[in-house]
Amino acid sequence: MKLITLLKDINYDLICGEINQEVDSIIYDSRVKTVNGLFIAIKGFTVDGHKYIKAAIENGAKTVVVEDPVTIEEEGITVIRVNNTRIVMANLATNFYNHPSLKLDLIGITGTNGKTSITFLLGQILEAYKQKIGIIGTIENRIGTTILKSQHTTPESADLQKLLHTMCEEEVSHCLMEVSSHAFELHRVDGCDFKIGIFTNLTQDHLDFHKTMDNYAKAKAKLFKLCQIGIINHDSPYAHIMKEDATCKVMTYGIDTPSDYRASDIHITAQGVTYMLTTPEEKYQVEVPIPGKFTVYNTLAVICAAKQLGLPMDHILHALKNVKGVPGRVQSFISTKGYSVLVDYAHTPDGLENVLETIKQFAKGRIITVFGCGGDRDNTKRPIMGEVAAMYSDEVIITSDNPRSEDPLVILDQVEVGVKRHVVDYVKMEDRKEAIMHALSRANKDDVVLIAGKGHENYQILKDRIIHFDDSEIVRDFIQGEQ
Ligand SMILES: CC(=O)N[C@H]1[C@@H](OP(=O)(O)OP(=O)(O)OC[C@H]2O[C@@H](n3ccc(=O)[nH]c3=O)[C@H](O)[C@@H]2O)O[C@H](CO)[C@@H](O)[C@@H]1O[C@H](C)C(=O)N[C@@H](C)C(=O)N[C@H](CCC(=O)O)C(=O)O
Ligand SMILES: Nc1ncnc2c1ncn2[C@@H]1O[C@H](COP(=O)(O)OP(=O)(O)OP(=O)(O)O)[C@@H](O)[C@H]1O
Ligand SMILES: N[C@H](CCC[C@H](N)C(=O)O)C(=O)O
Ligand SMILES: [Mg+2]
Repeated sequence: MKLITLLKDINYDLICGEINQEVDSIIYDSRVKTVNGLFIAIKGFTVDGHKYIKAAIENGAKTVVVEDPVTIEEEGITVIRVNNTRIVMANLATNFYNHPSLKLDLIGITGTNGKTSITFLLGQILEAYKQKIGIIGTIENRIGTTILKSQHTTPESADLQKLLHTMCEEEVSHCLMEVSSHAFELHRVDGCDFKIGIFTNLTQDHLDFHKTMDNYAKAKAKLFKLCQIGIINHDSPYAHIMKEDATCKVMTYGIDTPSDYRASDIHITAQGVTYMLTTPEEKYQVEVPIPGKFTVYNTLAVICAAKQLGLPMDHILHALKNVKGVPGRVQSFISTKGYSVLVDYAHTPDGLENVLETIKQFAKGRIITVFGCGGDRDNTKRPIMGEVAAMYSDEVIITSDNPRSEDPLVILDQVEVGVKRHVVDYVKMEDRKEAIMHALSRANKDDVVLIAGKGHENYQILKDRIIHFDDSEIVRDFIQGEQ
């Protein structure tokens, strides 16, 4: 595509070079090789992309988009200057791939917890209705049955537009995308037209990045300026912020607050949930084979979205009755000794409290919780999670999550501060495998062992390396060894 076509509707200064330059790819990382690439220099949190312009040119870039003045020695390079390269990257990528989000139904899900769960649940309902779906999220990116590795929950705009474009080429009808608060703040989804936007909830996380809950909420509220129909959890204390500047049609769901889609007569067992759904049209009985009060919230949002997408209610309810659980979300294992194990991705105070509250409702024996907190993430959530674990458990094993660049023992100590606020048996074991095995070896008949924080993850991020690590695998091996 010609550079001049790409720059349509974008404010820029041409610093030097040819505006009719051919562009064959849009990149933001100098290490990617191209032939006629357009390299965008982004000022990051760790390094400044402007430092890598020379490397990008050596790797084939012919056009460079910058924010700062730069000196380019190489011949034949076009330099474009703009105010904000992150915003312009999204605009250029949307132009380059010809607005792919307009060619399929894009459903964006935002909120602290429940995004991945909703993409999987809605995906299964659409697939049962013979639709070809795409998923963009934490566990994986998926086009029909083809699974692609996911680096982030929401990809950078250049990667996102490319992925949406491929989905259009592959005739995907609906793309279900998790939209993180980082994505809104860092302009990853600028240029996306969402048919539906869903807000799940907002509780403490990512304060290292957003600083205040108000900023965090406002980041997520941007979704309701980018979508046609907004589906909002009315029970959330942040619902009003989502609705405040919404430019879309707003629909609501909830349990405690009057809403368009409201659940009552809720029954929760170890096997799943049932409830009565009241919609503006009618009442329905809903049955879902996944436990937890959050399953009620997630399925209210899913039913409302599926209905707005034109699916018949009898299909939606039938499909929900037969849904498979989401990998690493309340994933259950039963030992022949009579205790059960849940592997779950709860990694926020609210997520942990929800899953423990659910366990409390059906556990006949003791509750043993193994968990830790990720490094290089909001450290104020650590003692709060410690307190929640201690409050609901009979025994707590504090261990490592993904320590990343931090000292794992320091993280364990920060969690311990909260655990100590309640009288509970606890130990600290840095090695997560040892911690899991310790917990399982202490479990007796009717006990429930919760292993929280890493869910589907099959790796552990240490200071200097990433190792293979899979909570479920360790549990499966241990239980088999007992037979
Ligand atoms: C805070 C954040 O999101 N940071 C992301 C951001 O980093 P950054 O902008 O600071 O980039 P940087 O590393 O300083 O580099 C600046 C620029 O120089 C470029 N560069 C760098 C080196 C080089 O040799 N050549 C080169 O061109 C980089 O490609 C980049 O364009 O852009 C990078 C490139 O895409 C990301 O890898 C990085 O994610 C970091 C690793 C991260 O951990 N992000 C997490 C917090 C995140 O985004 N999480 C949310 C999910 C949260 C949730 O689900 O709850 C997500 O959506 O995944
Ligand atoms: N609606 C919900 N409300 C509160 N907790 C939930 C909800 N749905 C799921 N959870 C809990 O939170 C954990 C994470 O769920 P899920 O992976 O769906 O969230 P997410 O929003 O995708 O998280 P991430 O920010 O990491 O992408 C689950 O393992 C479960 O314990
Ligand atoms: N999307 C979340 C996932 C956290 C998962 C947990 N295992 C960790 O590594 O902290 C984040 O990036 O903060
Ligand atoms: Mg997710």
